[in-house]
Amino acid sequence: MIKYGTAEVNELGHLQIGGVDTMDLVEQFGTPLYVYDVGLIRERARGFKTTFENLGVTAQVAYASKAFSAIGMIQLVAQEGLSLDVVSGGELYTAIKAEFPTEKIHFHGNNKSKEELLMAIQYNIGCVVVDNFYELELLQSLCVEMNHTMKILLRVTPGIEAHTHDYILTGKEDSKFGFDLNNGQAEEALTVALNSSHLHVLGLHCHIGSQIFETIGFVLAAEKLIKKLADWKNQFNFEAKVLNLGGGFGIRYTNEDTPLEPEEYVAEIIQKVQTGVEQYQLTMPEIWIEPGRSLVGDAGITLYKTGSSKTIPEVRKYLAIDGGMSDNIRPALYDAKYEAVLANRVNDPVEETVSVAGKCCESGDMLIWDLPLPKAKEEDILAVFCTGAYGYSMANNYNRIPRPPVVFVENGEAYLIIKRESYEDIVKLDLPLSVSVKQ
Ligand SMILES: Cc1ncc(COP(=O)(O)O)c(C=O)c1O
Ligand SMILES: N[C@@H](CCCC[NH3+])C(=O)O
Repeated sequence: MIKYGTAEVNELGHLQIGGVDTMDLVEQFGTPLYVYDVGLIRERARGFKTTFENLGVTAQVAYASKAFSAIGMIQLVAQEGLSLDVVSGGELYTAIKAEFPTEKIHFHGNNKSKEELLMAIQYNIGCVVVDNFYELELLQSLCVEMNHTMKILLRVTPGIEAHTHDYILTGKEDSKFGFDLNNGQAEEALTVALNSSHLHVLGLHCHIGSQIFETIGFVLAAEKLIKKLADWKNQFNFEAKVLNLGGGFGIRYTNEDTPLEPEEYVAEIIQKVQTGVEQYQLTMPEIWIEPGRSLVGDAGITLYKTGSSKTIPEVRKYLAIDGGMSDNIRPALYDAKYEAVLANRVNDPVEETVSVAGKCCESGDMLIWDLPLPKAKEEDILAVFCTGAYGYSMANNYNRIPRPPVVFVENGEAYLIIKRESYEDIVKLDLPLSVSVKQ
């Protein structure tokens, strides 16, 4: 079994996380169950922060809460002294409920509504990452109305294609996000922003994609942005205080993935920025980054109970679990790959290859194809690794399946941070038919 954080096999042959036997978790909280290794999240957060500190660079490490947002999670982020990236009114509301320091919140999104921008103003958040001309005008007029000055970053698309799944490319030119860095749009946006009475431009933002394993994309992006800042110093006498290079640092889901340590990405980015700053004689900006997946991804494990199976001779054996695309849509959406073990008998020898099927009424609801496992019986516990990012946050109620709870484990203790949804929760927004149809 691959070693993630505090995950280990105990003397009973059970998977244990944060010093807690997963069989005890199953008994106490049921399945499916999302489990987070809090120690590993802390380690990752500190890794990013200390890299900046050790290199003497002023920085903000903002957790991209789209990866997993919940009040308990945001409170953990606050404990670790990170900033926070939110991308909707709902994520902002969660942060407010968690009493997260609002001056450390950055608000993203390519179509923020008037209500969302008003919320940002009302809570006096640290910065809005402006994505387009519509938002630039809307935010300026709302700030005038509310007599508020908002700090902003301009999100630009530097035209870089990161090597990752096509659906999660965001930094390339043909993207719905941001101002184009190469065709004059970014200059136009800067001009509008600099002439706005109630917007204060801190600098530039870009995000080149997600689940990236190489530093080259980040380095190229940093190079392009610094060059642009050098041009803007001459052209507009504008000096950026902040350079935000987004998130996207890759993690290991399977053997096919070869990520660097988070610190390595950061060190290379900083080096590139420092070189550019010296070359163009700029003031060193603060460096902001927005890791999501790399902070929580491998800290999450999902526990499922095995149920029915179907063998098609000479073809394959399907083994069904009590969850699926409703709690992890990534295999169906991105063809994402995962590894898994039987958590109740990790050391048992591998006896067969099974394909793990979800329980949704959808042939594409397959969690893992061709997984080597001991012969699974009914009610074995399957632990799927690395489900901490974009698992719960993309969970849904397809087939009206309630969303599983989330438990945090640390130092031998386990506690719920999100309760299991009930059938009552599922119908709570439904209203009865009020008009009788005459036949
Ligand atoms: C603007 C922005 N910042 C940060 C992130 C976080 O990315 P990741 O979870 O890959 O670190 C994303 C998602 O890709 C994003 O769109
Ligand atoms: N949700 C995606 C990543 C999208 C990142 C958001 N910009 C995933 O599961 O990998």
